[in-house]
Amino acid sequence: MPEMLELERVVAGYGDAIVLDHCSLQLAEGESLALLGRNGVGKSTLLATLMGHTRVRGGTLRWCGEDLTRVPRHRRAAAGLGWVPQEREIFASLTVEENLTVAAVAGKWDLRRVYALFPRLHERRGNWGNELSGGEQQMLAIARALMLNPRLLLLDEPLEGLAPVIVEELCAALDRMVRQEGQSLVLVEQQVAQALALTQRCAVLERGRVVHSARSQAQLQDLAALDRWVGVRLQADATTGRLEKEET
Ligand SMILES: Nc1ncnc2c1ncn2[C@@H]1O[C@H](COP(=O)(O)OP(=O)(O)OP(=O)(O)O)[C@@H](O)[C@H]1O
Repeated sequence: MPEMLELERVVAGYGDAIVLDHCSLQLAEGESLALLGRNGVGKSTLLATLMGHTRVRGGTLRWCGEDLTRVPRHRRAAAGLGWVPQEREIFASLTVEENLTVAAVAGKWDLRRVYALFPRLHERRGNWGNELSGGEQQMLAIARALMLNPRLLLLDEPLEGLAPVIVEELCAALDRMVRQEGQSLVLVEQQVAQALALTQRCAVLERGRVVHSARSQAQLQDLAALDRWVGVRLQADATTGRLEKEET
């Protein structure tokens, strides 16, 4: 069976600037992958490349065995790629429910299922988009992407700027989405402990290419290597045992 997603020595960037530099990566259906790395190494650019928003100059991108570069940008969502960029971009003048249904595609993910995943959105279903908190907007952006029934969901820093209690709620939903519902996922996230806890595998990007990959659980056991690869020091909280960023 071919991999669902396969990048082979992909070179891509913006105009003349090269950001992804011989980047190789594979993902099978049902897998979840955390894409880690320091600032500016090309994580968001990799997602943007999958959605056709960069200039691909070399290498091969295959999606379900087909050459992805031949799929026009406007057809990538229909081809099964769902993208939640950092900006979220929900419709402020539509209600939560209208946001969810305006472009929905029939499939496993429907209103009932996304409301079960995000009960808070069900409570707020009659509110306008611009009446939501940052965390609720992020939940809505993810739920709306799910309503397009993507085979693969691409999330770009979904936890950024959210209060710890909301991060916890969102992570619980993402965990259910991945483990119970089997949603395939690529997660770009600076909150490394959460990203590893949510995924099966991780890949570290450095200067536009994958330089390390591992099982996420195994990576969580090797915090020294994690610090070397992504420059994040984690330590277990004395009371809860939970991994937190070490303050320096
Ligand atoms: N739309 C764009 N046009 C031109 N250059 C861009 C664009 N987006 C990103 N870049 C450049 O590409 C490089 C990689 O950026 P990218 O956002 O992919 O990194 P990242 O690993 O996601 O970093 P961060 O964690 O800081 O978001 C950076 O040098 C950035 O300035």
